Amino acid sequence: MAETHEAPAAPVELEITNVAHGGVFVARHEGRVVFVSDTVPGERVLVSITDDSHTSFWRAETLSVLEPSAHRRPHVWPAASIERAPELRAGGAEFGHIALAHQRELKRQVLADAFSRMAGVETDVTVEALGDDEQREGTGWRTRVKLHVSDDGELGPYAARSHRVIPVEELPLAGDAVAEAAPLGQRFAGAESVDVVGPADGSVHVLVNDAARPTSQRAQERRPIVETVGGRGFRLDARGFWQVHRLAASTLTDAVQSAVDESLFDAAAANLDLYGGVGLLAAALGDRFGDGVRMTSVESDARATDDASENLADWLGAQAVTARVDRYLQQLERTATAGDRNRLRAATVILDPPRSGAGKAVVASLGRLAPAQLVYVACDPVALARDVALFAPYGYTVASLRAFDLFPNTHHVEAVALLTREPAAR
Ligand SMILES: C[S@@+](CC[C@H](N)C(=O)[O-])C[C@H]1O[C@@H](n2cnc3c(N)ncnc32)[C@H](O)[C@@H]1O
Repeated sequence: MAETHEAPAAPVELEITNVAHGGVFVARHEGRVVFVSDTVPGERVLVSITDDSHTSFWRAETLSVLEPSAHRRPHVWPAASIERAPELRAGGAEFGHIALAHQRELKRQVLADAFSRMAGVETDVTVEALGDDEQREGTGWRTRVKLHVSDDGELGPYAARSHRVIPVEELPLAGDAVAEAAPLGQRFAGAESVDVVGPADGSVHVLVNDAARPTSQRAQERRPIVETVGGRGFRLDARGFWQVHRLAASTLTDAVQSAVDESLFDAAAANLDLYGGVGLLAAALGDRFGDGVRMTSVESDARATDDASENLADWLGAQAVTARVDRYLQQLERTATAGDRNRLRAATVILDPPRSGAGKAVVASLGRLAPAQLVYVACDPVALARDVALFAPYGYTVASLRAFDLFPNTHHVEAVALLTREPAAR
């Protein structure tokens, strides 16, 4: 282990060897791991150590590039560029200085490495680009942007890994309507944040979140909007969850529909859409297998469940339940009759948890209920790999895995995995 000593105050030269999870890159200084932002593997950079509070690693910011990678390009967002002092760089586009194809390669490496290290699964997955993102250099895809307000009322994104507001002149990752409506340059004294939402129905909503009003009160205000996927409308609240990339909802709908193993699908089983939001992925199942499909969408946000009930009204066998997934499954385990248990064993379960993943308790409940197949939609590859490892003792293995570049110019990547039970465990 590296000796514990304080970081040098002067800039240090480092060789970047690898990409790490979380949008940073790996170097070593006198044997200690240093996580460095705004660089590319293969580069030699001059950095400033910004955090030496951990014994096993430090954090650093790139000050200048001494030997650039062939994959480096001018940042798509000047406000986030290395030309600016590190504390003035806008956050939210931490891969924007890297050629898009190489961003996808780095995301593939993070995913493959997490699967190998955490789940013992080797994968040849590739990260698929969406629509015309390549031609647009990964800009213009955000249908939603949250901007923050500083103490003196200035509006902007946070700087990377900080709550410092950075006023900016443009939002290149935002779609045209969102970028035009964003009230950049205006002051919002007394506000906490501003959401700019541009749904597929063509409307644009600028929602000012008052710092004095608690989030719970804001949650009472409804601002209904409509998103459309393949001609089907989904009602939701403007502040509620919806996939961010303009093509994400249709991409995930297709991916879930094609991931499901038809030979394991039973329309009459107790199929589940866990972390269901307003019912997008339950609808994907309904559209593929018909309106007789029985399924329950489980979601903790009551407003979203109300909308899901409405959005899933076409499917006679569909219902939406407001509950925390861990509690819902524990309750199922306690109360299920023998017939319910058989219908759960025959079920197809979609899971689309938040970034932290499903976690131990949810995986354990599902493992004991033993559904026929699980389609796991993940926005964090490391949480997915951890959960794949947790499913293994219950006999589940990865039958297919795809990954999508749903967040170009950021480090985020979305994955869709099909988990099925080994024949011996069925
Ligand atoms: C990644 S989103 C997926 C939503 C939906 N599947 C979609 O694609 O639109 C995760 C959803 O899980 C909900 N959620 C977060 N934690 C939850 C929990 N413990 N139990 C139930 N729902 C939860 C959030 O409110 C959010 O709607």
